[in-house]
Order: sequence, then structure tokens, then C-alpha cells
Amino acid sequence: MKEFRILDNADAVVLELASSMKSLSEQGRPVHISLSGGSTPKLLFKLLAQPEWATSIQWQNLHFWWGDERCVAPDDAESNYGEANTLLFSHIEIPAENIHRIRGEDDAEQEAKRLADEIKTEVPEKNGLPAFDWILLGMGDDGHTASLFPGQTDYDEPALTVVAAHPQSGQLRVSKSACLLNNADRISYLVLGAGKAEMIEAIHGENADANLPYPAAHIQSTHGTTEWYLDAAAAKALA
Ligand SMILES: O=C1O[C@H](COP(=O)(O)O)[C@@H](O)[C@H](O)[C@H]1O
Repeated sequence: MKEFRILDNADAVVLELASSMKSLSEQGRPVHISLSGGSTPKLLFKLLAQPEWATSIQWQNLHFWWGDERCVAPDDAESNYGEANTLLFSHIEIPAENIHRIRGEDDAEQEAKRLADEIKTEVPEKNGLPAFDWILLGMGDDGHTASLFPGQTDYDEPALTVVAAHPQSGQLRVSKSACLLNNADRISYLVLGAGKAEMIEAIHGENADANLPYPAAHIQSTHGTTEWYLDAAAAKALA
């Protein structure tokens, strides 16, 4: 099932996501959430660090993972974990064992295998694969999501994790694979700003074709819900 949530502005979008996170935390069980990297989730992290959310969310029930990580040290400005730690985790009370970061400082191939093993051990299965409760994803203006890039993504890759190289910089990344992302109960894309409007139109506009080369056009939950949270600027071409 695919759904669109188009809201006036970025603040309204992240407010809905924060509210969703609070509800999930109140289910009285471990909930596995995969965060996106890049620039878009920063606003969500800042909101969640505000006292209203920081003190009311049952953080001990939430386990945080990442869709992808850049192969850099955790204190590097490009680290997805580092950004979440600075903006969110350093402001809340959450058990250290609930943070399942990708070790960007380690050898990429070995880390991809270690991460896959950790996911298999910790995340309950559905359809024979670990099923995350909620995967938050971004979308690059080139149509990439997590670190699955156009022209280099194998949608049939059976491994849970893959190593990818950023097409321009060559920077190595460790990423969840397409099959693992697609097996989530719920996937929410968070896409903000006019810079993403053209790609949103290409993927979701009236003339979108089924064989687009963009991973964000193909990563969707096989058995659950896929939501597109957009602000008005990103959604401007979808009338
Ligand atoms: O899912 C993801 O998407 C982004 C695109 O990010 P943004 O910086 O345009 O918000 C990607 O680069 C990121 O690493 C990933 O987790």
C-alpha cells in the first residue's frame, strides 16, 4: 500500500513523524527503527530532542539502526550516526545497547557482514527475513535512497547488507540491501524542499514509467505500508 502525506511545510512533516515515534514507543515491546542519513532528518532529530518529546517518548523500547553509513569515523562531520548522536541521542535517556550504529570506521566488507549478523540476531523475522518495524528513508535528487544508487543497485541481491561507492566522490558506504529494506512493515520517505520536486514528479507524476532507474522508485514495503511524507515545495509538481 502506497500513501502520500503532503503537508504545508517541513515543521508539519516532522511533527507527524515525531508523533508516530511516540506511539510506537508506547507498544510495550522492542521496536526496531531504521533512520536515514543525509541532511533531511536533521530537523526531525532536533524536534525529538526538545523536552516535550525527549521526556515523553519511551526511549527504552526503541532500537535505532541506520539505512546506510558513510565509511568514516563516528565523529566525522559526514557520519550519519554522528549527526544523530549530536542532535538527538546526546539529549535523551536511551540505553547504549539500543543504538545499533554501522561502524563506518571499519573495513566496509567486514562491517557489512558484521551488521547483517547483528540484524539477524536482533530483528524478528517475517517472510524468512528480518522485518524492521519502521524504516525512514530519504531520497537524493538523483533518485538514490539509503546508499542504493541508480545504475548500480541489484534488486535481487540476497545479502541483507551491501557495500556501495558514491557515484561522484567514490566514498564507500555500507547500506541495507533492497530485499531487507523492502521487508519492513512500514517505510516512510521523508522528502523536503523544491530541490527534490523534479525527482518526485519523475517517480510519482502522471507520466511516471514502471522501469525508472531510480532506487527510490522501487524500494517499497512488500507486505506493509510505504508512505511519502512531502512538504508543499517537494510536492509542487503533483497537483
Ligand atoms: O535515505 C537516504 O537518503 C539520503 C538523501 O538524503 P538528503 O541528504 O538529500 O536528505 C542519503 O544521502 C542518505 O544517506 C540516506 O540514508
